[in-house]
Amino acid sequence: MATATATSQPLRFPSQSLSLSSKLPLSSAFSVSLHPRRATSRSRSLLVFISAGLDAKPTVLVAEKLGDAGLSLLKDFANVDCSYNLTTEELCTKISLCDALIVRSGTKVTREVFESSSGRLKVVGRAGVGIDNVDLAAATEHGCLVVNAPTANTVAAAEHGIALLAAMARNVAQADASVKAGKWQRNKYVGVSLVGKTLAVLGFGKVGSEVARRAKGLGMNVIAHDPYAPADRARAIGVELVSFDDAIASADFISLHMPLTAATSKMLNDDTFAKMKKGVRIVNVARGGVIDEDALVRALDSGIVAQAALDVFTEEPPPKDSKLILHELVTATPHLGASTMEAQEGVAIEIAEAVVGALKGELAATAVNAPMVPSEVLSELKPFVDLAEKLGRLAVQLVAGGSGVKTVKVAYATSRAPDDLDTRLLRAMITKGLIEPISSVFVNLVNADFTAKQRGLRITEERVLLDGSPENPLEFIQVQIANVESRFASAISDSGEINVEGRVKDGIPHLTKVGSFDVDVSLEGSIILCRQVDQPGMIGKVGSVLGEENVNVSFMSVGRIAPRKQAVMAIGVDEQPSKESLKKIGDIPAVEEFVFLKL
Ligand SMILES: NC(=O)c1ccc[n+]([C@@H]2O[C@H](COP(=O)([O-])OP(=O)(O)OC[C@H]3O[C@@H](n4cnc5c(N)ncnc54)[C@H](O)[C@@H]3O)[C@@H](O)[C@H]2O)c1
Ligand SMILES: O=C(O)[C@H](O)COP(=O)(O)O
Repeated sequence: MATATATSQPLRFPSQSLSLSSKLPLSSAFSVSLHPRRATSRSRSLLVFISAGLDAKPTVLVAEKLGDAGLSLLKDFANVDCSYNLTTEELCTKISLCDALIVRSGTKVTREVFESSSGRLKVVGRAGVGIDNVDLAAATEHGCLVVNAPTANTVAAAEHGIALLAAMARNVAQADASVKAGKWQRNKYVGVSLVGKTLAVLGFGKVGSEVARRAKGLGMNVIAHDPYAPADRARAIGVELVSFDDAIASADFISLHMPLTAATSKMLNDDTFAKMKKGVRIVNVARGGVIDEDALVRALDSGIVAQAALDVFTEEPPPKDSKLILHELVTATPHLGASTMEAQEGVAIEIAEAVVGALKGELAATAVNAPMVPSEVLSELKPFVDLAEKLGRLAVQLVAGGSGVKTVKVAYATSRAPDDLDTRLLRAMITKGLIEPISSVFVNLVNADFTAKQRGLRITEERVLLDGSPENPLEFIQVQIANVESRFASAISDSGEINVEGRVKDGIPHLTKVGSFDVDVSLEGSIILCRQVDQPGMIGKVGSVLGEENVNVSFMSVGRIAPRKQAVMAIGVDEQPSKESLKKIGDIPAVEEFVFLKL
């Protein structure tokens, strides 16, 4: 069961003045719904997942050149500011006015950028694959979704890899420079053939497998190393997956196609060059950082590596006096792998769609720092997601001032198999409901677990398995806050926790239990909870106080232990009653305690 935990400061709550408190042990009762549910169905957008809700047209900063088709998609939805070649300082200044930022590999999106956005930045779109230029941890901490465009430049990168492979083998770049310098050096630029040679593809993902496919067409013997690639995918294109050591020891050519991560950083170094076949040729269209560039210069000088063709560098652009770039055995291009007209149009559309979708609150299929939730699961869970947030909001508002919330228990009652219910979204929304009413922090699917942990909030989840038809993903959700006092004593269940439960009825979330009392009130507008001695006329008395102030009552429900004993009345209201009206409700002699809760 997933748990968000931490041990630091508990959440603290401001004291509330508008509740009468008493401590009566109350048991569970039956409920009486007095009004049918209003027919209005709030079509809440999925914005809660990602964004804070955008009232005005969002602003998207495009910090590197993007294809026209993508730009026009963005312009249909947002104000678009295309500002290229910004300094870090300029980016940090502009970002506080932007809801989304789109970059390629040339812009470093650092922690400072997220901090400077003061919470406004909701989405970073990386128009390409590699996200090593985006500080993902900082993005997540700031609740900022990062999306990329992982597919549109695959073929372009693979074609560039093959172009470099062939150009290197036949000294195309060096010979071209020589001819242009007025020379005719036919003996100097004798090359090597590709046919029959062994190519080791390191990183057998999208680009790596396209390179392998093309190299097979050139008559090469292709092997690959990728600890995570399925062998059958390799076999399907006639490639054998081998260990890293076997790959580098037997290759005449090595082509690099893995992401830059802590594990792949400087994968090719003095030790690994020493294990390679003498005279090996290396192509890198992945990331410069996967090679120790100083070690590569040494390997070129010693003859272990005969040639290298490089599109990517640790520092881009590389220093003008870089020994590697100036080496006569090196062919270099300025990170051109994705730079074809076709790929750039494709990437621009892919990233624009992802960013617009994310700004609309949809969960992007290419999200890098948020769980992927398939759209069918999402639409099925949507009303429960709404319910989850509202239960969190209600539960936290029931906590008495000065209490510290540390432990929240969530139970999901379902007749579905345990692996058929994805609770990450629900947990995130409960966390949002628990934290947002009492802090200035904005919580979403991206930062929910992080924020809970940072605030010392431990959320444990359990599934209650029910018999019956698994037509609905959930029957009810229960949220309990342990070890706290409540401003509404009746919200404490027999087991001592603040307890609220809810269900979805006809697509609308309902509160169905408070403490040990059954109630039934649709979770729209706000709620007044009242404990009273059950007696005739109570509904009329409370209703007329609210009516005098023109506060519309949407729903009323009474849960009671037994006739004429304690009862809890839940009243849904469209407007917030004044303090005076709430005081008048509290002054009704039969009312023992009440609380006003905002949804
Ligand atoms: N030069 C360019 O313009 C350009 C263009 C596109 C992609 N790229 C870069 O190419 C690389 C691959 O892109 P992709 O779209 O194929 O990504 P991908 O995610 O589809 O493939 C990467 C593969 O690397 C594998 N891998 C991870 N760790 C590894 C390790 N230690 N050893 C071997 N394999 C490992 C993964 O399992 C995965 O299969 C990325 O670094 C990307 O940034 C560069
Ligand atoms: O990771 C990528 O997609 C490539 O390196 C392309 O980056 P670019 O969009 O900056 O050319």
